Amino acid sequence: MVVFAVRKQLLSGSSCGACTRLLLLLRKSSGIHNFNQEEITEKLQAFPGGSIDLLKQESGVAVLTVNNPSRRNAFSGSMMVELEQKVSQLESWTQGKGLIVCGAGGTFCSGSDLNAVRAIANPQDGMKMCMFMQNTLTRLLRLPLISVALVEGVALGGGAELTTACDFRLMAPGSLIQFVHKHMGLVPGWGGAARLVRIVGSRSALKLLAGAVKAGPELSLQMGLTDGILEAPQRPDGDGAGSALQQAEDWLGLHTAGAAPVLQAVKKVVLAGGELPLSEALRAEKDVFGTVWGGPANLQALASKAKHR
Ligand SMILES: CCCC(=O)SCCNC(=O)CCNC(=O)[C@H](O)C(C)(C)COP(=O)(O)OP(=O)(O)OC[C@H]1O[C@@H](n2cnc3c(N)ncnc32)[C@H](O)[C@@H]1OP(=O)(O)O
Repeated sequence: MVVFAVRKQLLSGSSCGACTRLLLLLRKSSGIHNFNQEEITEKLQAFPGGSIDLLKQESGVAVLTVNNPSRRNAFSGSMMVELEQKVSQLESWTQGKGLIVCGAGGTFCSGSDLNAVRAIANPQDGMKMCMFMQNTLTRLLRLPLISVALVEGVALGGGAELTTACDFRLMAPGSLIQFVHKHMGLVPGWGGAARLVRIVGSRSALKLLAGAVKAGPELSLQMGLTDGILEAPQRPDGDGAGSALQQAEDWLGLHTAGAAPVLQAVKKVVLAGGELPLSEALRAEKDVFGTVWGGPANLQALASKAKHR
């Protein structure tokens, strides 16, 4: 069933006949878990504070900001609900190509809001929150957008897990990613362990989780946890680079130049290759290929007799 759900999500938004037939066949929810979404949403809304802000730009790159600076961008319950809503909006953004996930006030995210955690510390509520966040972050990773987590300051606990729900991670000087779960008597529950293993491999994931290692930019680069280290932002004397967000936009721009349908197709075939058994991945790739073959970007490239020197 999960395989079918993945294909449905990979192909959503496409309009070819084969894809439509496939979508009709595969009506199952695209999340990982089935649970009463309304019930947990109502429960989470009881823990308000902060916001998740989404700015969709003309360039096709959106900026999603975790915004709760007085608590170092900790995730309140209402922010978890808002994140799900913003992911829904991004799923239907046909003009989108890229996404930057960042935190407000110069830091990324300090994980779950510990006040909410204390209030829902019973196993039933914990499981529901865990399934809700796993579904949301799985959908975030599967967006047909090339996504990058811009880590400034700290990404702790659930914040570290959030970074793994992006295709790439960029770190500012002095920042750190730390899976502090062990110190909280926990393991990751938002899907962060499963994704971390796929990013850095089992041995490094074990080191990061079992040691609750403070992974700064250099160590993260060594372990393959980050894809780049940003320069220090410009000082008043004019030395240094642009703001961290500008540097992240420039970096992402290297990967998002081109037509949105083509970029979205690229992300879909890579997701299919990573998530599906080979035979399913090949079928998904064929279906996605069918959405761009003979499309406007393809015809334009043929007409311009493009050379790739
Ligand atoms: C499955 C999910 C698992 C999880 O995410 S469990 C949560 C893991 N996260 C944590 O334990 C973070 C604990 N906080 C810290 O270590 C530090 O506050 C942190 C983030 C390094 C920031 O240190 P500083 O820059 O020195 O700032 P500070 O400690 O004075 O904090 C400023 C205000 O923010 C608050 N805060 C920080 N992280 C929070 C959180 N996760 N939940 C709720 N409130 C949080 C902190 O209590 C303080 O508030 P106040 O100003 O004292 O009212």
